[in-house]
Amino acid sequence: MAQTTSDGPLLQVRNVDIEYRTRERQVRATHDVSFDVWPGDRFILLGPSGCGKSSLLKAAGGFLSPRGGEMLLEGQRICAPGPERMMVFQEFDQLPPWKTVLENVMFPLLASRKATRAQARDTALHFLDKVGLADFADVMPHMLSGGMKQRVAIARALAMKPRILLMDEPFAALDALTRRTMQEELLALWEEERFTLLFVTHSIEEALVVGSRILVLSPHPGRVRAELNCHQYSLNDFGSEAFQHAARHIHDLLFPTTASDPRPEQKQERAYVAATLHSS
Ligand SMILES: Nc1ncnc2c1ncn2[C@@H]1O[C@H](COP(=O)(O)OP(=O)(O)OP(=O)(O)O)[C@@H](O)[C@H]1O
Repeated sequence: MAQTTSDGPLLQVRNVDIEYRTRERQVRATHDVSFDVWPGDRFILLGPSGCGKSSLLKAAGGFLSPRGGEMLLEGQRICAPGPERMMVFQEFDQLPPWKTVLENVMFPLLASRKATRAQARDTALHFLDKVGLADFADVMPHMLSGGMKQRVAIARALAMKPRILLMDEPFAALDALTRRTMQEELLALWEEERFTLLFVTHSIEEALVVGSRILVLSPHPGRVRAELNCHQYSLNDFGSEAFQHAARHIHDLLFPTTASDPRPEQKQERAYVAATLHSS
């Protein structure tokens, strides 16, 4: 998998403000967000709906420009999308339906001229094998389940050997069992390939299992509440005392309860976070 050339952070996010402006209104999605992603990190952006997680990911992908602050990949300012930053989305329709599974995985390799047709085919088959879909290479996407489509999207992204893999709630639309399996598979792939991952979720449990580090964001507009290490937890730790304790700690970070916190809007905020956070 891709190696970095420097000893510093791979991705540096510095004081990032993201705003959306329409004719009618201006929405501030994030405020003064800073964090570093190091090579091999499984870095999680965690927070309630609307706190700007997807916006941060899109900015890292180069799909939107921060209003303030900057994002640097290996010291270079991110200002456009690039093949070294591959994205996997939540939606199952991210695969062009007129291409076979194999053609879907080959496509970015060919479009970016990273590989000849023969090389692209070999690489695509290699990564389809890694995600357990070697037998489905010639199948059209509409014949796959949601989980299988997400596996193809992951294979397609990893085949590009990106500097960083950007995942926006990739398992949120899957049923609970498939979601668990996909988390397991992603971790197994990471063990083999050691890619760098920036992963968005609003599930505390998913953050603890998938991540090695978690950035906890406040509700809208997203600000950094905390950054935590969580590399010690795996899928086997679900239900353990330490896991529950960590989950509770994050929960409390997301909506702190203090005696001097009686304002109605803060109560509303807590109810909102509670409603959105565990809806996965
Ligand atoms: N294209 C857009 N135009 C205007 N406002 C937007 C746009 N995209 C996002 N927003 C607003 O920016 C804020 C952050 O949105 P974003 O999708 O980044 O949050 P999120 O934390 O990823 O939410 P979710 O978990 O629901 O996907 C929200 O208030 C949202 O309404």
